[in-house]
Amino acid sequence: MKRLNARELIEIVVDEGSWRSWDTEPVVPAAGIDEAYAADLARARESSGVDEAVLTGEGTVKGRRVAVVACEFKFLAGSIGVAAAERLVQAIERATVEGLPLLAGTASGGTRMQEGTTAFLSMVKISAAVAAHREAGLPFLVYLRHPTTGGVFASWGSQGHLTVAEPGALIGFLGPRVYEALYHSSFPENVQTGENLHRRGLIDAVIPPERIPAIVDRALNVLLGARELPSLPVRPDYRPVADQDAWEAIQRSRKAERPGVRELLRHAARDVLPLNGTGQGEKDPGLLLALARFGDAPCIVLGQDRRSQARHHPMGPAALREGRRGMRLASELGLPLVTVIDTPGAALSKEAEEGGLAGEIARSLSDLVTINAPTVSLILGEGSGGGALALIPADVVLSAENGWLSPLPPEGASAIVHRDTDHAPELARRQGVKAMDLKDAGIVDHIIEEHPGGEGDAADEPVEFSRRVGHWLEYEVIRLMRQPATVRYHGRLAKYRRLGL
Ligand SMILES: CC(C)(COP(=O)(O)OP(=O)(O)OC[C@H]1O[C@@H](n2cnc3c(N)ncnc32)[C@H](O)[C@@H]1OP(=O)(O)O)[C@@H](O)C(=O)NCCC(=O)NCCSC(=O)CC(=O)O
Repeated sequence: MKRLNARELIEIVVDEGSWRSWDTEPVVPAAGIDEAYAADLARARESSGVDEAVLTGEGTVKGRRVAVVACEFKFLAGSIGVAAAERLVQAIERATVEGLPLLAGTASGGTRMQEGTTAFLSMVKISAAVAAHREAGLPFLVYLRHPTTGGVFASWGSQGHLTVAEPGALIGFLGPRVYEALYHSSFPENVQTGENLHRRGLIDAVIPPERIPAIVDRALNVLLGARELPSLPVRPDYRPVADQDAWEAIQRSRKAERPGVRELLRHAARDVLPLNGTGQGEKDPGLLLALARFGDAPCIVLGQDRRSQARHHPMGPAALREGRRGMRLASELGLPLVTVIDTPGAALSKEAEEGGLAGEIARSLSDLVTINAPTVSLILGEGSGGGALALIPADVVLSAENGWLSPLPPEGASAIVHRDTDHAPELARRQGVKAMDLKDAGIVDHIIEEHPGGEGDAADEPVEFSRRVGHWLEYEVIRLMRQPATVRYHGRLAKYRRLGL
């Protein structure tokens, strides 16, 4: 496969004719440049056609201004010495000052060997500059290219809000050449690849360069969404729903054909961009983490995926760690967070216990209730146990008409009280689990009708129902975005402090 050099990559990513280089003459390291290194540099310039191992500048992607930093592998393997680091840091700092999202394309042998430890330590200032950029609420998107190794992978290559890799790219901490020389055997195959990192929940996707502009556009439509306040849409029609039997609602919520978070995104959202895993080596298909917009409302969606839980296994602690990745993203970028509750319960297993399920629920609760971002939670179907509770705390809680929330499945409650599961319907009625009871208790703010005017439920009108829910989400998210952050924050804490009193 032909690999693009840095300029070719930039040409593919930015709009035609929009590129403006920010590069100036490379600095000379204080330690100086000896003859041998000077000859290496001269050869590298000659063979690569560029003056250092990174190029920086700005352009537009689908009309939106962005800053770009990209490694040129042909220049001493894209290795980072003092001059390359200085160029990178200056570009990152300029992007921060100018409020530009930053795109990075890596391809590197890591620290420049000719410059040794000083070059090695320059990864610190690059990481610091990226951290400051993120702290300013600005997106940082990373494209890991072939090959990305060493200190580049271990600093700015791993600091993205969103990270994707080039197909077939070698991406690893220690380069295979070094491993072979040190350990006299070759590194196991198919480990240091973008595809494997994706399987392991370390990166979000593997995509070819041609798709980068579309992905960047979609990501930035959401990630920059909090910077412009959308106008408030018309409030959805609200018709009070009739009270109904709790056990009936539970049975309806369990119908196989009931729409879940995937249908909600398909029918009611745009710019949907799924993220993959925790970014730290775990993934759990029971939870879907995505960037999306409902109408004009940008948000991070954390949704319990009913079909994945049924097909694979119940949600474990990794799902909640993935959820907390979404929470961090929301609070860092000031983006609204929408959580979707639809779970028959979290995993009950050795692995879940040893993976810290209870602790993850606790951390999820405390992160969510104190998060500095507008939050809406939606009880879409089943809401069973701590796995459901972990995603509930929010400024506004919506429930589908047949949504419910209970400390554990009603069958479990029956087992505790009656030592059998036969009393589940009775327990469900007594425990106040159904939407109307949740509203009366102040846990739910609005109930969203299912199959208005008919006998059926959401399963009988998946598209219309999803759109109705999407309309409510858009309205509530934008309403919350328009409130001062302190009003939201204190209101949320006060609501839960008052509960039950
Ligand atoms: C990146 C690679 C997989 C690329 O392999 P390829 O076969 O495509 O290319 P190659 O090895 O021929 O490299 C191309 C040219 O770049 C040079 N080259 C490679 N890496 C370099 C580096 N870091 N500094 C200076 N020059 C470097 C090679 O000597 C070669 O020069 P010529 O053409 O003249 O022969 C391999 O080079 C590799 O394994 N490099 C080591 C990666 C690594 O472990 N880095 C850690 C560094 S320490 C670090 O970064 C700090 C940390 O780990 O935290």
